[in-house]
Amino acid sequence: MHHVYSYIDLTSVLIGLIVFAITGYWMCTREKPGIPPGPSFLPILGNILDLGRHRRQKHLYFSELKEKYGPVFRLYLGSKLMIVLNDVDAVDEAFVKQKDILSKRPSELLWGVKQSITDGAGVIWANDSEWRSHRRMAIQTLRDLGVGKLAIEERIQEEAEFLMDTFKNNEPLDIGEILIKATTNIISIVVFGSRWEYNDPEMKKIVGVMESAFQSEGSFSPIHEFSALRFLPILSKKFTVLQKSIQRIKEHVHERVKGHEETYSPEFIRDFIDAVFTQIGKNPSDQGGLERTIVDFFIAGSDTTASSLTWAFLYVILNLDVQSKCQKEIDEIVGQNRKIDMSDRQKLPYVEATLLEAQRLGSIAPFAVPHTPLKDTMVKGYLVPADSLVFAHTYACHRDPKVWTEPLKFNPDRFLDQDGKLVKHPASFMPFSVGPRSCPGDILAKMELFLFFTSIIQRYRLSKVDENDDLNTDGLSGITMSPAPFKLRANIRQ
Ligand code: HEM
Repeated sequence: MHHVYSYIDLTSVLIGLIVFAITGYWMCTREKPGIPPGPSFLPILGNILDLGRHRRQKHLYFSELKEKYGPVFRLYLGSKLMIVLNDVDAVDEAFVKQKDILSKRPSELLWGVKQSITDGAGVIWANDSEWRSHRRMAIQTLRDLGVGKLAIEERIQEEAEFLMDTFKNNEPLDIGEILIKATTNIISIVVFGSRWEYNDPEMKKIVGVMESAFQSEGSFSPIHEFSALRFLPILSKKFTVLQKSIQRIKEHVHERVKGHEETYSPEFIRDFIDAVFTQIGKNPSDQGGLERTIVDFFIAGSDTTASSLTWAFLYVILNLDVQSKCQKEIDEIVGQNRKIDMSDRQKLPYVEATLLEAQRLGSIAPFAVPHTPLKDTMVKGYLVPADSLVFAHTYACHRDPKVWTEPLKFNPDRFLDQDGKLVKHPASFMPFSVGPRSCPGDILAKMELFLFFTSIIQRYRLSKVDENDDLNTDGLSGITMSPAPFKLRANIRQ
């Protein structure tokens, strides 16, 4: 008898385990009806392994998924639902038409982000009234300060000179490495009123943080779902170094704001900090908001602009005819000796079209920054539940064959009419994203792209280091997407 009971017990335990496993699997893989289609996924892990496998090629992986599943698809980061919008209609329906529902950031859903904003957020990761007031302060102050006007323009022209001072005629040059220093300096000039020498240790530290942060997986990192991963030796060192470096930037910003408090004079506004003091008073009650907004400017404004320029230089060494046409246009309108300024921009449509085309193919923010809906909603007939992460796949929008003829071809002419005048670009061109969360630094960024690009090609003819170099334009995606590192030669034009 005793033996029979043990047998039954064992059978019940086994059956129990199987039922438990099947129920567990079913619960994990069960999806609400109406969710967009997407690839199969594992319980608990979701698509983390797929994302990991395509770590720096996510834009290509997502494009494959778009081919298979259409303009809206889903993935899982562990148990978190991620919805990817792949064409202009989907992005517009979500971020513009439903802006009241879809302008929120999923800061609470991403462990790493939650950690970094425990003492309040700036603009990028803020929500509700905190976001509104910091964003308003940022935009208003950039405007008051003269972004888009002469003062900043002159500083960018000066920075272009410092940048070109590092060029050695005809020597191989890592242009990306110099550009990030130049664009970091522009943010520093805007917010602190001063720049760093390119070999200043403080600058090296800040640039180092930018580079490692932007090559990281950002919102796709498994750490947001499994925070214990940070204790893995391989990740913990990286994580601690990054945390410490960001802390160092925060402290630096704090010191600079304190310094400004002592020297501020309402008659002489030197920079963003002074302009904010004028707007909301010295010692503003939301001092933390000002400091974190400055940190956000460094994070959002330096690598993005440098990567966009790096793509433009890569494309003009791969398309020497385009470079020649830009130089011809500059020679005719400005000549080789006068400094180019913003008033020349309208008169240089081919140059402008070249920069637009580099932004289109470069797609430096391939997935923009995630949004989350305030409540369950629908996009293109699919359910987008509250608590999902929503991405605008700008890389796919920029290569959509329904919008762009021969989308993979670098062809500035697509932005020009028969008379060589700029045409209004299709809505599917969205390097700065769309809707209330779109980039508030776009005017500054466009000034930098124009002035750095034109100043350099006005003076230098750029080319591959070796004619046979097979330079790759696939791109490496992290938070932003940059070309694989490459060198070029800069020869002074005769
Ligand atoms: C070519 C350079 C740049 C590109 C391509 C770019 C692109 C973007 C994109 C795609 C977003 C996300 C929008 C969304 O969530 O839908 C964004 C947000 C942001 N950008 Fe830029 N950006 C650039 C330069 C700058 C500069 C120079 C600044 C600073 C002065 C800046 C400040 C910001 C801030 C603060 C946000 C967060 C906005 C918010 O959450 O309300 N960006 N940018």
